[in-house]
Amino acid sequence: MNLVTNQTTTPLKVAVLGAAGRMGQTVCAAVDGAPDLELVARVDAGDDVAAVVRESGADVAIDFTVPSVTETNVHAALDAGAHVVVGTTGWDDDSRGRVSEHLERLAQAGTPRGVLIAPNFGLSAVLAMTFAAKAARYFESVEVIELHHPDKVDAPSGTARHTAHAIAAARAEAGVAPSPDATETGWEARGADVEGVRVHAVRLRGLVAHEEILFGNTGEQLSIRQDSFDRVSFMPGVLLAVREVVSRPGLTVGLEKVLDLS
Ligand SMILES: NC(=O)C1=CN([C@@H]2O[C@H](COP(=O)(O)OP(=O)(O)OC[C@H]3O[C@@H](n4cnc5c(N)ncnc54)[C@H](O)[C@@H]3O)[C@@H](O)[C@H]2O)C=CC1
Ligand SMILES: O=C(O)C1=N[C@H](C(=O)O)C[C@H](O)C1
Repeated sequence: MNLVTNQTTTPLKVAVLGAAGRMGQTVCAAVDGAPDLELVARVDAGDDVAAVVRESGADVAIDFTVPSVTETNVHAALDAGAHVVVGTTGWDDDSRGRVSEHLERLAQAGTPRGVLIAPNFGLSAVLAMTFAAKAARYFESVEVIELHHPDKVDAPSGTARHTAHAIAAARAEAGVAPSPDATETGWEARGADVEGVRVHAVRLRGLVAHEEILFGNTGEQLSIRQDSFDRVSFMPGVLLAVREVVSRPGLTVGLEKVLDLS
């Protein structure tokens, strides 16, 4: 990732939403340590997001909160004049569509803004997803295993959903048949069906965030595995997104777009 910064320009002002959380605390420290960024607000549950973002003069709001509030926060931060970087999970076509409409209204009003939603900011995860999408058409079988800390509130992970979506799209485009599966009973043991891809979620103390994508043909297997052992692994991607979003009007989904991997 290219993290070269231009230190002669005015620092970008950044507000962090979910600042007291696991990711929020790590993001605040990373922003604080970046010479071209200025942390102007730490926002958490109970705060008026729109008011704090507006009063802080933030150029960019970063949301690492919870799936149930993230969309509301994004609309509030946009109304307050900020661009938004989102790491929180829980997004679907409908919620992304409403953000796109909001962004179109802002562009038509002459105040274009950018929103960048990435299910995973870790370079290893972004590359694993990219490689998996490339491999998807060449194998008869595919399954995804995501492994996380037990304090995570959603399953399967946003990363696994994004991975499965990319795999399903690549297989559909190539006309690949569904993975063979003779299961007749015990479907509850076969994981979630995400667009035809079986996704298994492990929750285990000691883990942070990990994903394994398994591909199989007769006589061979490809395993693609990535591990985030520490939340600092997400920080280069988050900071890159902050620097990019201000010059990317509209909605961008996935850090792979910024890294020119898709
Ligand atoms: N895209 C990525 O690379 C990554 C995404 N995540 C996702 O980020 C999200 C946060 O994860 P964690 O930090 O582990 O969760 P966490 O539970 O530690 O933190 C969430 C924080 O949001 C706060 N919050 C709740 N409602 C709020 C509101 N209305 N406004 C502002 N703050 C509010 C909570 O009080 C808490 O401090 C999850 O959806 C997780 O899946 C996590 C790691 C990496
Ligand atoms: O909750 C987490 O921790 C993580 N959430 C994201 C997800 O659901 O994919 C990203 C990463 O896996 C860590």
